[in-house]
Amino acid sequence: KKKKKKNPQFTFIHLAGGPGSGKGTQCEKVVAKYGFTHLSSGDLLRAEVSSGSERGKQLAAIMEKGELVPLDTVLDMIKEAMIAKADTSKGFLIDGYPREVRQGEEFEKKIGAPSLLLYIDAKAETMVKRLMKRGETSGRTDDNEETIKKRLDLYYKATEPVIAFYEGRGIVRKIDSEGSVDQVFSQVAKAIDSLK
Ligand SMILES: Nc1nc2c(ncn2[C@@H]2O[C@H](COP(=O)(O)OP(=O)(O)OP(=O)(O)O)[C@@H](O)[C@H]2O)c(=O)[nH]1
Ligand SMILES: Nc1ccn([C@@H]2O[C@H](COP(=O)(O)OP(=O)(O)O)[C@@H](O)[C@H]2O)c(=O)n1
Ligand SMILES: [Mg+2]
Repeated sequence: KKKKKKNPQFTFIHLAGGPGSGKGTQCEKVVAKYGFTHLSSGDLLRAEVSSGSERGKQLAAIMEKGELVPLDTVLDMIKEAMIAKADTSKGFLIDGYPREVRQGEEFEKKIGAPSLLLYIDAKAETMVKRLMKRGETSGRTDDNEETIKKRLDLYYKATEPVIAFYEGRGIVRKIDSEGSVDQVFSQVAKAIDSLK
């Protein structure tokens, strides 16, 4: 029996890359040029924390330690945010998810298959430098030296395998994120244009 494709009317683009690699920065530019809807799993979680809910309090503790929030929680939030935008959106930029291979598998089962994974690649040293700088003004409780180190470790352990998983499908485009924001964006735009 042929399996029906889930949500074929939407384009799904994942952005994976280490903490501070510049995913959020690139997403803003993609939204401006292509009109896709940006869903940052980190931003959704931070919004829940700000709401002061009981669930938010549990999330805050996990995020402050640089650990991963349970899969179902994050996926539910992404799904809710998508449903809210489904009438007006053609495509979604999913920033910071999947964080581990199992999250990718669940996304496909419950939402749909991505057409592209943008692998935003920067050196560890670059990411740490950017995050320490961002920490001066971001107010993010996880932009501190100790948590940054944990986030990086977890990225290499859990998230890099996600990239290998999608490489097998031929949908990964590696973006060199060492340059200026505009240099990075020209690579991102090329990858998105190649979809059409
Ligand atoms: N030089 C340079 N700096 C950048 C670039 N992209 C982002 N930055 C800076 O690096 C910091 C982190 O960028 P974000 O876009 O917040 O990174 P992110 O990947 O979303 O990080 P997380 O939210 O921690 O996952 C910001 O302070 C940016 O100003 C880039 O292409 N070049
Ligand atoms: N899919 C996700 C996204 C974020 N998070 C949590 O939220 C924190 C901040 O996520 P983020 O995407 O804004 O930032 P980075 O960790 O990529 O720098 C992470 O360190 C995790 O604790 C998660 O558990 N699962
Ligand atoms: Mg971000």
